[in-house]
Amino acid sequence: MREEELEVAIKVVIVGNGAVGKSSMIQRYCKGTFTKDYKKTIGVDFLERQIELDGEEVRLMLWDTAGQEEFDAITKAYYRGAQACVLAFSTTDRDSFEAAHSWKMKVEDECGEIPTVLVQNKIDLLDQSVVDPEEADLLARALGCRLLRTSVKEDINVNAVFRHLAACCLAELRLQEEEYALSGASNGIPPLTISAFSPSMQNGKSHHGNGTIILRPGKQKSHKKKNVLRNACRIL
Ligand SMILES: Nc1nc2c(ncn2[C@@H]2O[C@H](COP(=O)(O)OP(=O)(O)OP(=O)(O)O)[C@@H](O)[C@H]2O)c(=O)[nH]1
Repeated sequence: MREEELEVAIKVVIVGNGAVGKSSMIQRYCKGTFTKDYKKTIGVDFLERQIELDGEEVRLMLWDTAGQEEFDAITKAYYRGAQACVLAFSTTDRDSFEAAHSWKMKVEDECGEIPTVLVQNKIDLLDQSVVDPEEADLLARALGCRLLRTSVKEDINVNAVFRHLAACCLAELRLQEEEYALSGASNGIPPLTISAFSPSMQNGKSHHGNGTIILRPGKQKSHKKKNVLRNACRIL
């Protein structure tokens, strides 16, 4: 397989309290649609979108997790292998803002520190806001991540959220590639990587599937790029 045929795939988890707009955000980003109906997510859901960034094809695999606590045990298992995170709260829901820190901890427990963006959604409802702008800025600083204010309804800043995360992951990947190159690519034996792959990838083909995580060994491709993959963006 040639280098130009390789693709960077990034697993992104979207977390935050119920009804902050996580499913809506993924639907908006992947399908360009918005509905004002609320249907709580049961467990997890999955959508994906391919984008081009810095001349690189990037596939974003977006895992929408339920915000309701009753699903905690299920959703945590799906955090594993995530390389980036959207931490969402709602402009009109104080509890969701106060819960952001604990959501970050839950993700960190499973994934370690990964590129994360704090998202204040529903800014079309600023007149009903229960969070001061300065408080949100402070929280972002305390959590060490960028704050983006979005309205999924009005399609404001949604693209920016995912482009920012993809850019962070690509930068990390390039750094690893450089380190790998500098290390002299020592023994020539690729490490075996066990990866949480997209549920839509089965038998090497893309299926829009049933939400099952497929665990399988990293592919043994005859290209050195595969060796840089650990807990960073994967090249499939
Ligand atoms: N006004 C406004 N409403 C929004 C926005 N984004 C989402 N909503 C509404 O908020 C409600 C909840 O949205 P969901 O996307 O289902 O929320 P969720 O975070 O996925 O909820 P769970 O599945 O329970 O975790 C729905 O009625 C959406 O239409 C927004 O930017 N502005």
